[in-house]
Parts: sequence; structure tokens; C-alpha cells
Amino acid sequence: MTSTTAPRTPPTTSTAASGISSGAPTVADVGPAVVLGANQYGKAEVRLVRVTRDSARHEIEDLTVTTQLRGEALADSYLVGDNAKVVATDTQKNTVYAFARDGVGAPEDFLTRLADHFTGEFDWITGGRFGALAHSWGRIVTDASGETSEGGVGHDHAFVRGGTETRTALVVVDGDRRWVVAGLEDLTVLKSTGSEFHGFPRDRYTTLVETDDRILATSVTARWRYTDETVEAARTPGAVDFDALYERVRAVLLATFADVHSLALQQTLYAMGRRAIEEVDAVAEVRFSMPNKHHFLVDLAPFGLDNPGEVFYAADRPYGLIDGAVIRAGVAEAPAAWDAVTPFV
Ligand SMILES: O=c1[nH]c(=O)c2[nH]c(=O)[nH]c2[nH]1
Repeated sequence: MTSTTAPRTPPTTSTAASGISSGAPTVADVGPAVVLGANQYGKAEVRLVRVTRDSARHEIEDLTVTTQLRGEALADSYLVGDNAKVVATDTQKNTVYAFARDGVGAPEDFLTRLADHFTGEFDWITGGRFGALAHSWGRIVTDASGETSEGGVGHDHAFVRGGTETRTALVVVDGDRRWVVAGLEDLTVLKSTGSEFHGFPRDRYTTLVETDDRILATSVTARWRYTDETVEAARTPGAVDFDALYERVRAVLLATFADVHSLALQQTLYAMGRRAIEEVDAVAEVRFSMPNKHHFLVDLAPFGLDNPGEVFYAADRPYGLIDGAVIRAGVAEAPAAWDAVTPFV
């Protein structure tokens, strides 16, 4: 695009963050001044499966890991193709696998190890975005009792992939500041009663019938940010039990969805976040995105049948989409953490 109003200036190459000119001529001799904006780079979606086989009863950990590095010194790779500071994305991938040799554990801890490594090993790497999806596997139960030779329940080394639900983890580093954001995606839940929706405004385009008994179904995407105290404590390996925190928050979200008599999905969302913050001290803030998976009662009258709330059409799309954040009063905001939740650019 060309501008008819902007003055023609000599080419400028610099970083937006520093305003420091690289000094290297890289672009045509004429044209608008251009600066490099925010940037990060790394290896996306490294598929990592680790089998722990120190007994006959194996354990399986399955992660999709993304590492992205940041630092002002990386600007020259964008500006002039100088790779002197570019820790190759291939190296980043190898590091993920190499670190898994020592064990994975809670994804937040694994990502913390990676973050510490990249920012410690390479002094020009001053931050980054380190994310993981944790895919769940359960043991296959092969007989009625489920007992195995090892005495546990389920098969020693045969697994079935869990539901579509995925645990998410993210560690964001910016110099001395650090945030840990946990979460889950695709946690699909449904209530067959205990949900109403009425009292909404009506105009000439409104056809929705008010209801005091409907199906409420959603697929929860939730992200929760841990408090600064929790993040600081987690710099000591093993000091924070992120697995236990995850299970507690997940349990609270599910119980609240089940227990709250819903007047709108918006109300349910807020109640879920509120209870998570009230019951788990380590949680500073929860953000949700919840599709309202509509279930419409089918009109069976043309077939001479009634339908007392039993036969529904589960609509695929469009769907309502209800988003919201619930924040512990008094905690500092963390835009840099949330910016990183949605992969940027
Ligand atoms: O829980 C709901 N919230 C809405 O905002 C809405 N809008 C709508 O058509 N159905 C619903 N349900």
C-alpha cells in the first residue's frame, strides 16, 4: 500500500521496542519508514509422549509443547537475516525431548524448566511463551474386576485416550516477571434440567420462546492465572503441586456447573469463576469462553406425538458464545500473560 499523504523518507530499519536503528540497509532506497513490531519465534506443537517404564506398570504422559523465544537481540534475524542469536527452532524441539528424558511431571513445571533453560543458557533470550496441551490417557480395563497382576486397576500398559478434554498450561516470561496460566479446553458438560432463560427483551425479530426448563450444555474453555506468590514459589522445583491445583479447579468448575440453578449461561459462568477463586487461594483470575450448545425441543405434533421435554435437536451451529473473566479483587492485572494465551499475530 502507498500513502499519498505521508512524506517520502529514507528507509529506516529499527525495532519498535527499542527504537535502535540496526544501521544495515535492507530495503529499497525509497518508501515509508518501517519498524519491526513485537515478535517471537519457536517450535510449535512438539508432540511428546513419554513412557515411564521403571516397573511393569507403565505410566504415559502425552503433551503438545510450543516454545517461543523473545529478546531484542533477535531483531537482526528479522531485519537483516543475521542468525547469530537465533536458537534454531529445531534446537528448541530437541531440547523439549531431551528435557523429557528426565521426566515431565506437571506441565507447568516442565514449561518452567524449559523457560529457565532458554533464558539462562542464552543471555539475549529475555522472555518467551511456553505452552503445553496435556492429553489424557486412561488404562484399559480388560476384565470385570479390572484388577491386574500389579494390583492396580486397569491394564499395566494398554491405554485408551481420554475424552476430548485437554489440559492447557502456559508460562510467560518477561525479564524478571513471570506468569503461569493453567486451563482446560473442550470440557463438554450438559444439564438436562435446572436451567431457565427468560426476561430478555423482545423486538420484532425475537422468536425465542421463554423457558423455565431447558437443556444447558456447553464445552468449557477456561484459563486461570495463578497468583504472583504461587508463581514465585514455583521457581523452587516441586514446591507447588500444579497437578493437585488443576484437579481442584476442575472439580470446582464441574460441581458449580452442576449445582447452580441457571438463569443464563452468563450467570453460570460467573458462579464457576467465583467459586474457583473462593475455594482455591492460588487462583488470581479465571477467564472463560463457553459456547451455548443449543438443544431445541423437536415438534412431534405432526406425527401425532407429544414431546414433554424428551426429544431434542442438538444444533451444531450457530451457537451462543458467552465469554467472561472473573478476577480476585485487588490482584494486579496481567495483560502480558493474557496476550500470550491467544497465540499472537
Ligand atoms: O443462557 C443464555 N444466554 C443468552 O444470552 C442467550 N441468548 C439466547 O438466545 N439464548 C440464551 N441463553
